[in-house]
Amino acid sequence: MKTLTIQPADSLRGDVTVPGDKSISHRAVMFGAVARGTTRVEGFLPGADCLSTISCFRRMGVAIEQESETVVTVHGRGWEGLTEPESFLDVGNSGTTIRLMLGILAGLPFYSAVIGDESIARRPMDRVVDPLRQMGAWIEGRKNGSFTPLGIRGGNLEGVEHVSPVASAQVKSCLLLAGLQADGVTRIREPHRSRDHTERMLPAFGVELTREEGGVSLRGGQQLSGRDVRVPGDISSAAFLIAAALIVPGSRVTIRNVGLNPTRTGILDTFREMGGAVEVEETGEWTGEPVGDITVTASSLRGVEVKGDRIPRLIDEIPILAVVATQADGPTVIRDAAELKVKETNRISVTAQELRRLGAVVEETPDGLIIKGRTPLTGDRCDSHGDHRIGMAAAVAGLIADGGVSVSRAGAIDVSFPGFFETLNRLAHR
Ligand SMILES: O=C(O)C1=C[C@@H](OP(=O)(O)O)[C@@H](O)[C@H](O)C1
Ligand SMILES: C=C(OP(=O)(O)O)C(=O)O
Repeated sequence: MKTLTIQPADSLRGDVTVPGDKSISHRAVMFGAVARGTTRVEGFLPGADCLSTISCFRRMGVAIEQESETVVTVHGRGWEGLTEPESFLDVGNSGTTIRLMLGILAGLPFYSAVIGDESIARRPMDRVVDPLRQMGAWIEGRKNGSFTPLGIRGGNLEGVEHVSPVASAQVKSCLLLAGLQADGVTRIREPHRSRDHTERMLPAFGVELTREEGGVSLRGGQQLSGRDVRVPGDISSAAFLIAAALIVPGSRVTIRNVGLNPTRTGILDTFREMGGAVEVEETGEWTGEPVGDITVTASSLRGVEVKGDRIPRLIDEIPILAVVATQADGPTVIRDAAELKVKETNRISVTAQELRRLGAVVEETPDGLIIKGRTPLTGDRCDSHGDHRIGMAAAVAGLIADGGVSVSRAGAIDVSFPGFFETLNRLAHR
């Protein structure tokens, strides 16, 4: 079990990049696997979650070469080229892998047994299992198929109209992937718009889809054609460095080539509303995704209320937002974020628990957090609970906590941001 210690910094200064976007890396490998022809992915995230995606598709007979850590070539075989895996498909810690992959498996005429780690075993799968069954897939599993381990046999799908009660890109993407293999039209509606990487990338692979008010639809029976994908830096990883630069006095940091998809930039809007000096320069578009450089200067901040359609636009950034909120004038209130309870951990209670160890005053509510502003943090031991984003949030708190913070189970950070500690320490002046 790895424990890493972060000592307070006088300032953060410099110019860095962050690893590739996790959502886009997963999709590039999966779409490449079911496409006809070759897909070369540049800027791939070599984090544990995306490596789980590669290993699952290799087990279904897809040849995937890793030229280097960040350059991956997928030799697609078309939908019909995937073969029955001889052993488990193990998704590790990755919710995106299991939910999107189930959408692919739902249309394929063979049996797969899908497992993951202890965290995955606690995360609800009925949100995809129920509509996939309605489309015609056979799925069984623990608690009537609501949790892993799951067994699935696909084939002969009918299109579906699905109104998702949660704004979830994993549900939407799963059903679009099943819908591509189904008879007729599949239509998905969601209460707020979730990240739209699937809607941007599928057309780049030759798929026709229609974006509609409140949702998206497509016709079944479409093939994908392989293509090259260039993956931007992950804004969810950049958020930890942006947060650190905002709260460590005297900091100025530039992060280059970060994905700026508007369904992901809620954290930038929120930091700006708090008074944060966050400048963005858009520099181009990579495979349909806007990309640019973000420059952050340490700022005096005020508390903010975050709710409604802002939540899906910063869902993975709420633990680090809570750390920043401890340094703002006035309270920060986060509502409508009950989804946080079913991430890698219950991020509402775990964020509150770990911040309280450092002296922060945090109240848990049924759908969010209330963080009392401007509280000096005192160093202590924190636990990632095996959740990458909790581990990184605790480490950033260490930059301003008297005596520093040691983070146990810090290995979890490799799920989305390999090299996180090295990057942070390169920026930190002490
Ligand atoms: O589709 C994706 O790549 C993701 C969607 C989000 O989950 P939900 O779809 O459960 O909201 C997000 O939290 C996750 O990190 C990645
Ligand atoms: C929730 C996350 O990922 P996933 O759902 O893919 O496990 C995350 O990266 O914060």
